[in-house]
Amino acid sequence: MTLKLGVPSKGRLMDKTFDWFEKRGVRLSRSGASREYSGRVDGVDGVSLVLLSAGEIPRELSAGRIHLGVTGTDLVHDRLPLWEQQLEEVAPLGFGQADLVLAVPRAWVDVDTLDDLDAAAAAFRAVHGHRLRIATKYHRLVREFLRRAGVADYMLVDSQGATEGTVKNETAEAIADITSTGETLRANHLKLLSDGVILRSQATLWRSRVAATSETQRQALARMFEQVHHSG
Ligand SMILES: Nc1ncnc2c1ncn2[C@@H]1O[C@H](COP(=O)(O)OP(=O)(O)OP(=O)(O)O)[C@@H](O)[C@H]1O
Ligand SMILES: O=P(O)(O)OC[C@H]1O[C@H](OP(=O)(O)OP(=O)(O)O)[C@H](O)[C@@H]1O
Repeated sequence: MTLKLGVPSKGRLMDKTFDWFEKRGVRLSRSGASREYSGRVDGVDGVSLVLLSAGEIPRELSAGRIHLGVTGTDLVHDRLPLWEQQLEEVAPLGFGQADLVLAVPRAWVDVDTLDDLDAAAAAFRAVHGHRLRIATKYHRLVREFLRRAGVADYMLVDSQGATEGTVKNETAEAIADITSTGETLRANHLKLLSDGVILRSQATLWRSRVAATSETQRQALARMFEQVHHSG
């Protein structure tokens, strides 16, 4: 059995991950057509490539179905409450930098901090009869952050994409999502709260602490670590 390396199957994260390994003498490639989710690994023996959704990589690592995986810190911290017990951080990869932030409509001139949001949330409930809605796909991290900040009068609305659009579409009053350049927030008339950074994330190489590892796989892992730590 080979050692399994899980890598995002599309987009910037896939391209940059391929580049990162290539610089270290490990060549990852898709086999077959661009829509086929299988691939190959050259430059280190005994390793196979598994192409997966970035959002599923934390679960695959924690279930031990892959030994190594590349995905953002944000997705690991959100999906795996006890991530430190299940995963080891091997190396931050220096790309995919983005901040998970809490943002509100720019028109809310009185709301710039979490305390302001807390006050606005209470007022909102009194006026509208329901709690202020925050759209996000990062449920665990947002709940935890707001609990620590003492904000309680809100409800989460699940949004798996185009989250910044939910305010304009009137399905939420605020959002918590990833921002990099800030372009998407600006284009959607949203502003970041001054103390609203929930997590700073970047693409990271993780090792599963729970995946069963045979002697052959252990040797492949040692070769892989040798390669990524000593070249590039
Ligand atoms: N604008 C951005 N700049 C840099 N990194 C980003 C940006 N947007 C998202 N990321 C990071 O990329 C990773 C994957 O993001 P996301 O969950 O949006 O994946 P996706 O492309 O929707 O893939 P999938 O739907 O297959 O899971 C996350 O760790 C996230 O922090
Ligand atoms: O601050 P910015 O540089 O504008 O980047 C932020 C945007 O990038 C990501 O979306 P992506 O393009 O990955 O699409 P998605 O909404 O489908 O996740 C993220 O969800 C934000 O919407």
